[in-house]
Amino acid sequence: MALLITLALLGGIWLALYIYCRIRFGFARNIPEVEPLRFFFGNGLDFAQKNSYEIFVSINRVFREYKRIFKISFGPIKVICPTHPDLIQKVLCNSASMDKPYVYDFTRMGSGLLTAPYDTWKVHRKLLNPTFNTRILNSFIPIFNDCADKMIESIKEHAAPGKVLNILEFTSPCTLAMICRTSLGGKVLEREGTQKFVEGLEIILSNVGLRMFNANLHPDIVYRFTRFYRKEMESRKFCYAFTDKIIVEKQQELAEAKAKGKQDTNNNANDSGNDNFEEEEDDLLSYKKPQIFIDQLLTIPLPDGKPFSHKEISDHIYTMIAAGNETSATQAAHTLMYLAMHPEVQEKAVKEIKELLPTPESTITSEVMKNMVYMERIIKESQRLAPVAAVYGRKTIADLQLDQFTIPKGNIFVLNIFALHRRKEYWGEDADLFNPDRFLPENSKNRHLFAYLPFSGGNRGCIGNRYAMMSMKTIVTAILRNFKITTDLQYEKIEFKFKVSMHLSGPHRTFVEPRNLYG
Ligand code: HEM
Repeated sequence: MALLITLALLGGIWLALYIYCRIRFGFARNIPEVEPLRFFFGNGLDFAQKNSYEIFVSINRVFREYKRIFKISFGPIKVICPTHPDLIQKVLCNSASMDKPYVYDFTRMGSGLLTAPYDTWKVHRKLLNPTFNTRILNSFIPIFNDCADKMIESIKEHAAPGKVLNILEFTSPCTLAMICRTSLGGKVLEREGTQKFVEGLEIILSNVGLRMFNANLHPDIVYRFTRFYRKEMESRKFCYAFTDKIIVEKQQELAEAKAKGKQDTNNNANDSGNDNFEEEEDDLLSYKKPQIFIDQLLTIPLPDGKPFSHKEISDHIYTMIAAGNETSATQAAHTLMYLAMHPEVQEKAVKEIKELLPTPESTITSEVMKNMVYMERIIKESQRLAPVAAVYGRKTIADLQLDQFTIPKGNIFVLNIFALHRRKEYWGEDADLFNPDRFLPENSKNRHLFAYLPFSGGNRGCIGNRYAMMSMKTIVTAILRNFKITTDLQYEKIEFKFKVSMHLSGPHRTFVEPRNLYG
């Protein structure tokens, strides 16, 4: 009897849920649906219980099939997937779809730009846009060069004839140093506890990624009872203590500087720790010292005149580290891998490097950075074929019209950039081939602007896109200047998988051999 009552109850709940979802997602009834659709689970089972490589393959298969828009059903919940650049443009540019789906909350970076709810984001983004202006970015170039030099030293220490290096293991510490030094100050990675801080960041990011791509771990009530949660929280505790100390010290420095009546806090009030570089007095496009992000966060007033709160500052710092580190390191490693597979492109890049940096003493300046046009095309092509931010999402906060469908408030869009970047309609029959000259101005001019979105697009696109391009140019240039790189990976057999960003299934197997560029 008890069993019958339980079954009847469960059946009733299921029926109520089913009816609710039929009404709630009625707007999507005529949007094409991924087949096969399984009873109760929809397409969910096709994505659940799979490893990250299989999920990658499944997602790309369905995104290639539909030319404009389709829907995926996770149980009774429908997720909308626009595939045509016209519709993607509408999603990315309309304020009705400027919010982020719940999975972004797994990062716990509250008011950081990546995850902030629309109303907060709008205010903060406007205030933070100037912190990525050309002058400020140029002020980071000496830091980028210094970090790349240290990376080269490390590669030299580990390299040996015939030895395989995973080049990502070298680009990763380099971008982390870049992002930490430009956001927290030059001495941040010399502090006590640095090693644990770096390991903690890695654990946090990897667990967030694991949770995002594993629907079983989405409900808080499930995740909280896993070992991943415990490890993540331990790491967060340590990392926040590490950065909280820096924030408080910076606040104190600023208060002291103010008390002493120093007004020019941006340039002088505190020791950025990066001040051992030669001043570029005559370079009008550069500040004398790197304009460290935290110094700016402390001095920018909100519209009500108050400063950012401690929590907001922390969220913004972690957002920059999370959004800027792994992405740039992995994309630089993908670029190096493509160069290792295409020796003729590598030699052409080296020729450009030699022209722009004609002596062993030449260093990258803002002028050199601007003139690295071939290097830029190479990086862009690597971002097309292997975009690290391969899939991202949006949520509607008001109705949005896509073709004949009105998508109401509260619905989720998933955009698959990997699939978009390989569509033959926009990239030609050779879309799967590596060819940096696709990005020559004459070859790009008729291309749909929203067919290429490695940094997303619209107002909520990547704030660090130019920063990333500069840091990746510096890294790839430093490596090619010092080494000839090859690989035993085969282009046709490269496989990708999702972590937080899109990774190779295996290591970036690279052989390096000293290059005598100036001999
Ligand atoms: C190759 C490197 C990078 C790639 C491919 C990349 C890509 C992206 C993409 C696709 C988005 C939009 C994500 C979404 O809508 O869900 C984004 C947002 C963002 N990125 Fe990047 N990014 C890179 C490097 C950086 C760097 C170096 C920084 C900071 C220094 C940065 C900071 C941010 C921030 C703060 C956002 C959120 C922007 C907002 O919502 O207003 N990114 N990035």
